[in-house]
Amino acid sequence: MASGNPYTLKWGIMATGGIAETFCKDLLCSPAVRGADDVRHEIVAVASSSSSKRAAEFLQKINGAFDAKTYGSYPELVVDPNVDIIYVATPHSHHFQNTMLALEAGKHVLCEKAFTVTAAQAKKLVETAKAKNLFLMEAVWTRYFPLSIKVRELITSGEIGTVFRTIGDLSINSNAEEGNGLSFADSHRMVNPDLAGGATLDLGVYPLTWVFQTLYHLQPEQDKEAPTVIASSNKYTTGADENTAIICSFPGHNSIGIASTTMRADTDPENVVPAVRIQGSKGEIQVFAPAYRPTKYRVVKKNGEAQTFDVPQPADPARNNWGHGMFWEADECARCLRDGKLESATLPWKESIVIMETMEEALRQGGITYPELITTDVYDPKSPLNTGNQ
Ligand SMILES: NC(=O)C1=CN([C@@H]2O[C@H](COP(=O)(O)OP(=O)(O)OC[C@H]3O[C@@H](n4cnc5c(N)ncnc54)[C@H](OP(=O)(O)O)[C@@H]3O)[C@@H](O)[C@H]2O)C=CC1
Ligand SMILES: O=C1OC[C@@H](O)[C@H](O)[C@H]1O
Repeated sequence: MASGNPYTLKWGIMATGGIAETFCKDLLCSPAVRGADDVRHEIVAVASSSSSKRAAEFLQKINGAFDAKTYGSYPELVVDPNVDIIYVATPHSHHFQNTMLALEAGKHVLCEKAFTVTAAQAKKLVETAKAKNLFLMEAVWTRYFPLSIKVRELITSGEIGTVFRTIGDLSINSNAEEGNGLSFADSHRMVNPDLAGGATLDLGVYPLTWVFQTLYHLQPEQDKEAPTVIASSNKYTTGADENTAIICSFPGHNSIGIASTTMRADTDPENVVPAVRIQGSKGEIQVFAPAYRPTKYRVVKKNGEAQTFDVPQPADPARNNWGHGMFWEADECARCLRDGKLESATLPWKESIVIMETMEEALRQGGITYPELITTDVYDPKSPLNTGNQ
């Protein structure tokens, strides 16, 4: 029970793009709106690799934290003594170097998904955090939703019996209006190999999250097994994957996970077909699209009896009824740090690494490759990924 003196976490925001804006708007929501009276968040610094002016403009965009420090570079941010934790909100290509920059400066880190570009990079981040006694978490925000917690509890309780198969999809129809291309410019992070673009790392991590949190995460520690992987991809003209299907087999548990993602179609344009089906011996749990931010699930018993549950994200009336759902992962960071934990039990380091190994194997089988600059696991504070020249 909170002592009435909430634990305060001071955030430094690295990058000022789309997700940084969404995350900060969530941080500015009152924790009371979501029943969190034991933690609170402050945005104390923001850095843009472009300029401190852009960082200042970002504060106007989020309409808050106006007394936060604003920096024109990431290296300045990570040495700010008032910052407890860095939120890394750059493209996947930058996550390894940017997270290392923060860890080496002694800062805790919440790094956006996908964690890294390679499993070796993820392992290096974990080794560094462990050696420096620092908190590190991959920002797979969906895991921290009350909906996801409830689904995991239902499985653990035996509500649908033994789970033998999870099928998940996150697909977003991004076809261009004209021609055969996608709607993204070739330089855009979604399709640019220099920014680790492609469906798997950006979108595929979500169906894989549902495969792992239902077929891997809930197993007793000593029984957890990395899956065998079969995958196939279609390449976009840039060389990034536009369409990927991954089969994860867990032979020790007689279960299979199927994760799919494409930029050529929607999971379901009508949103009536579940994005995720978790199928057990006594029935199934259906989670509705989008797989990254579901607000509805359905429990269907073997005899056909079914119940649907809506779990909307709490909105803060004082913040124009904003409430996206990234506050749950931020609260987890605060509670872990308050309680002296270096990793989250909801997404342990080992699991982030196994998921990266799975995605890396899928990309290998799909013939997808990325440049050395963004796949190296050698930290370089002078990398253009850290100095802002890439
Ligand atoms: N959890 C979720 O729901 C979502 C997560 N994401 C994840 O967040 C990360 C960022 O995505 P998003 O915010 O949409 O991306 P944006 O392109 O909107 O922002 C990325 C920011 O990174 C910085 N950056 C530094 N170097 C580069 C570079 N060479 N090219 C492009 N940007 C650069 C820029 O900020 P600056 O100039 O200020 O340094 C830029 O604004 C990705 O890893 C993505 O997977 C994205 C969307 C949703
Ligand atoms: O994490 C994400 O969720 C929503 C998608 O639109 C976005 O590209 C992806 O990064």
